[in-house]
Amino acid sequence: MSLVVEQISKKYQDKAVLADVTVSFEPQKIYGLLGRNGAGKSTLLNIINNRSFASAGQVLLDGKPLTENEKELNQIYLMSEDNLFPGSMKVKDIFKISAGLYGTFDWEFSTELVAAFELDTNLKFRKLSTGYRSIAKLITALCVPCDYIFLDEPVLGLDANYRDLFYGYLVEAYEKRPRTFIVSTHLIEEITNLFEEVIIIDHGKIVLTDTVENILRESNMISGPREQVESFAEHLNVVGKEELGGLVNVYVSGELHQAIPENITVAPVNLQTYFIQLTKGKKGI
Ligand SMILES: Nc1ncnc2c1ncn2[C@@H]1O[C@H](COP(=O)(O)OP(=O)(O)OP(=O)(O)O)[C@@H](O)[C@H]1O
Repeated sequence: MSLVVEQISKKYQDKAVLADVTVSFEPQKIYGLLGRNGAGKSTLLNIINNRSFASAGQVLLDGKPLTENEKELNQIYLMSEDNLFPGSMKVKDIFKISAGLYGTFDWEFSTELVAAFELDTNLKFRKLSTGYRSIAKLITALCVPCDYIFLDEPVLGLDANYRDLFYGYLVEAYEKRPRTFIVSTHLIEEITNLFEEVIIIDHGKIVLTDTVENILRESNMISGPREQVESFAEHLNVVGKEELGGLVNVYVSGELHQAIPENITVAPVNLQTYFIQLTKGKKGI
């Protein structure tokens, strides 16, 4: 089973928010979908999940357009900021309705999660705090039987303890029944270890898809006096640059191949730093 997003574009009036986005999601992998505010992440996730229409392009599950087949649509689930159920509905009823809609529900796991997060399932959804709304939605997402689970800013409003707890349960859910998770988040540093692959979207375009392992192995910060650093980086793929007086930091990706001169330092960079450098430009579509 594979989920392929093929040349998706989206315009609101004359404003292009997604341009020719092509990306595929393989079975049983955890993906990170990263992008700055307004980059187009939620728009893309809403289109994939048939909650919004693309201006062009299509989404295929096993080669078949998703929009034409309800059975296929049932294989994918989106947890997003939008609340699909009325606020007057009790959390336990949201679980029951989800179970009915998707065929089954992992009741054993949901009971464990409800206890761990101390969620009162007798409360109406609208009576929950921001963090507990996310928790109720997360539990639903981790317990439906779908093979592709999209989590759009899943830890919105969660305190540090509950975020940590959620990351652990996400791994547990994956290990219990491997499936594809696509997590859109701004909290890059604390979740990097969970991602196998990362997709970076910037101003409506995919600017990078790669494994976290490759990104971390091939990203470096080269620091030192401007002239030496610039000459060293001349034939490298420069992703970003910072200047501090006469000193510069140049962020590069790719193998270095050459000996490192004495007055230059080379240090690895983490995913968040790499992301910041890659997306700090202001160019639109
Ligand atoms: N219904 C709409 N009408 C007009 N413009 C919209 C609409 N929905 C989204 N947009 C615009 O599309 C762009 C992408 O928005 P989107 O919500 O997909 O970004 P995002 O990457 O999820 O951002 P964030 O991280 O801030 O949630 C933004 O410029 C937004 O203003």
